[in-house]
Amino acid sequence: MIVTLTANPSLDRTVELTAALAVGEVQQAAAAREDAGGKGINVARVLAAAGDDVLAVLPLAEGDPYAAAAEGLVPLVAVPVSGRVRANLTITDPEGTTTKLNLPGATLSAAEQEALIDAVVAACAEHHPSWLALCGSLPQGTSPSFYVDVIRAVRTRVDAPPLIAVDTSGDALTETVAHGYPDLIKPNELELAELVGQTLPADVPIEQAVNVLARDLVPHKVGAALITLGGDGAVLVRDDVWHASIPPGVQVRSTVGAGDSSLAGFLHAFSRGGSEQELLVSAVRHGSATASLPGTQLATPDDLPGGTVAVTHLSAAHTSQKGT
Ligand SMILES: Nc1ncnc2c1ncn2[C@@H]1O[C@H](COP(=O)(O)OP(=O)(O)OP(=O)(O)O)[C@@H](O)[C@H]1O
Ligand SMILES: O=P(O)(O)OC[C@@]1(O)O[C@H](CO)[C@@H](O)[C@@H]1O
Repeated sequence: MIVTLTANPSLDRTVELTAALAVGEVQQAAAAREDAGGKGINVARVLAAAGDDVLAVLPLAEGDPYAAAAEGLVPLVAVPVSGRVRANLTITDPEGTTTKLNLPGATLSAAEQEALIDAVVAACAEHHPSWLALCGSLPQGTSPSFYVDVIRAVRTRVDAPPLIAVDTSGDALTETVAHGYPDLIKPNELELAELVGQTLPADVPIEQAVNVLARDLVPHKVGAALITLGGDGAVLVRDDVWHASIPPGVQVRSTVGAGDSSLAGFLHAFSRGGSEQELLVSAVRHGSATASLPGTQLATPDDLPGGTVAVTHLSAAHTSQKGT
């Protein structure tokens, strides 16, 4: 079992254009779709499609249209709140360019935040998941240390607490890494650079650049880092550091949910006892599969690309730069 928390879910509206977005112009759209989104829901959906047991916790007001969109997707624990789920807008074009407009989302009161934490603790105490994934931005009204509060509550109130993965950004990621010691983080290269407060070295390949930036994080502040690099694949920094390229022939349609699918791919392979290389390859194959699908349509096993994923060993993570 894997439990996810989506603190700030979103009804994802996607508009598909037949030409590149022309800012300030009127354009005809080819198609539109609506998906019940939010990072933790997406992670749970990919895992469920891959055959894993999942439970997705989220705040949800009575009568919110999101409930109908999410019905039957994955088992949910909906914590009653007063604010409505936001709608995020995605615009895609035939070149595979994805433009995304994300709203701040509902405001959660202190009591609603407590109820959300209690629901996560209860889900972990009842189902003994191997992983808890805390996913996405935080709703308005929460402190940037909200995920730290969730982690502390789970680690102190649950017997044999799960491993904890965190996929967020900005201050929420900074706080979580400073005070929460997550077992796994999943930043992209820009989120990683912001987290460590450095720019990416420009004179080396991107996988080497993120390897350099991640060295001070693993294992001192986080157990492992899965750093996704869009079309450049992903890097896993754990006992060793590995880079995996994307498989050949992937036609990008919408990258929304690609990073969530990467995290799900990692967790799926982990729950089957995969090696570090297998965790990373599974992450990249699931991410690339979702990138090839429209809107927030998420990878199922049938969508996984068939081509070989090239994996390169970059270094041993724990030797880091000590003494240099
Ligand atoms: N252009 C692309 N071509 C092929 N695969 C891609 C492309 N972009 C993303 N992917 C796949 O999706 C994974 C995650 O992508 P990315 O690094 O963009 O995640 P992200 O920034 O967390 O995105 P999001 O939060 O929108 O899901 C990549 O590691 C890769 O497997
Ligand atoms: O504002 P957040 O929580 O960072 O991101 C929200 C979101 O962009 O994440 C998912 C894709 O990863 C989408 O379903 C959703 O719209």
